[in-house]
Amino acid sequence: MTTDTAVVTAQTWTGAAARAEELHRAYGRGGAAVRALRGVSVAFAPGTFTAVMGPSGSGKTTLLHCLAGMDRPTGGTVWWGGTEVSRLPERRLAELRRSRVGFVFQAFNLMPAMTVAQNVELPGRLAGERPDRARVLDALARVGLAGRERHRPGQLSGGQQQRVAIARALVARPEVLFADEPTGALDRATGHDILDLLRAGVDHDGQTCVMVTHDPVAAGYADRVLLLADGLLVDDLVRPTAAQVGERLSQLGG
Ligand SMILES: Nc1ncnc2c1ncn2[C@@H]1O[C@H](COP(=O)(O)OP(=O)(O)OP(=O)(O)O)[C@@H](O)[C@H]1O
Repeated sequence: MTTDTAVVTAQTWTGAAARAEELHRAYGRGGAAVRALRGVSVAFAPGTFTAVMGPSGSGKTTLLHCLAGMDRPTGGTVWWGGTEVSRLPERRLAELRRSRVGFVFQAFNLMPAMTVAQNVELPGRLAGERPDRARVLDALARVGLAGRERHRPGQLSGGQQQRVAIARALVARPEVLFADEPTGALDRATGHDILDLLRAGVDHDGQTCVMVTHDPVAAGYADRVLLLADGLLVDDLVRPTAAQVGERLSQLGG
């Protein structure tokens, strides 16, 4: 695990797993435009776990989507390692996205008619690849679901479904895993199991993880907490306590 504060918070470090420079995202045009991001610069060191917090509407999901190549910034740049991805043609971006980043959603987003293994294989299949069974089984074992590959999502608990979604996000061995409120649909204990799993990926496999959360306790699993307000990065805290995060959030009206 990275313990050097300067490395955890590096802003322009060229070795960053992902970074954004002067990111802007406006929805709509003219006077009615919503400026969701208003110039956010941030870098994520490899093998670190970052929580993104802030009041509702502060731009957290927009930042995550822009960083993960799921939304296009209207200004600024996004880098995955040494590759600038914000201006790539859609097809090339989709190819790179599949191999270099993983994404986990609050609502799991699994296909109910498919088995667990088919869900994990799906991104590869959509890209025209033959499924690598060994890799799929390895990804499921890593999330604690060995032996469940023939089950359907409806036969699993919420926590197990989120584990399938994490296996799907990790099967291509991406450099960065993005998670948007991954515990938001789970009870507290199950949520903590998922956070333990994300933390273990960072500590044991050197995974880089960036997670949006509203929960200061969940943010306590991260090495670093970014705070957004009104489309701007307003704080960058290294290993704050849940109480410090809660206090800062309430100052921001979150
Ligand atoms: N597709 C869109 N079209 C128009 N406005 C949008 C769109 N997506 C987001 N916004 C606006 O951009 C701003 C930031 O939204 P975003 O979802 O990033 O915030 P958030 O911090 O993730 O909020 P929450 O905590 O409520 O999920 C909000 O004002 C939102 O209404």
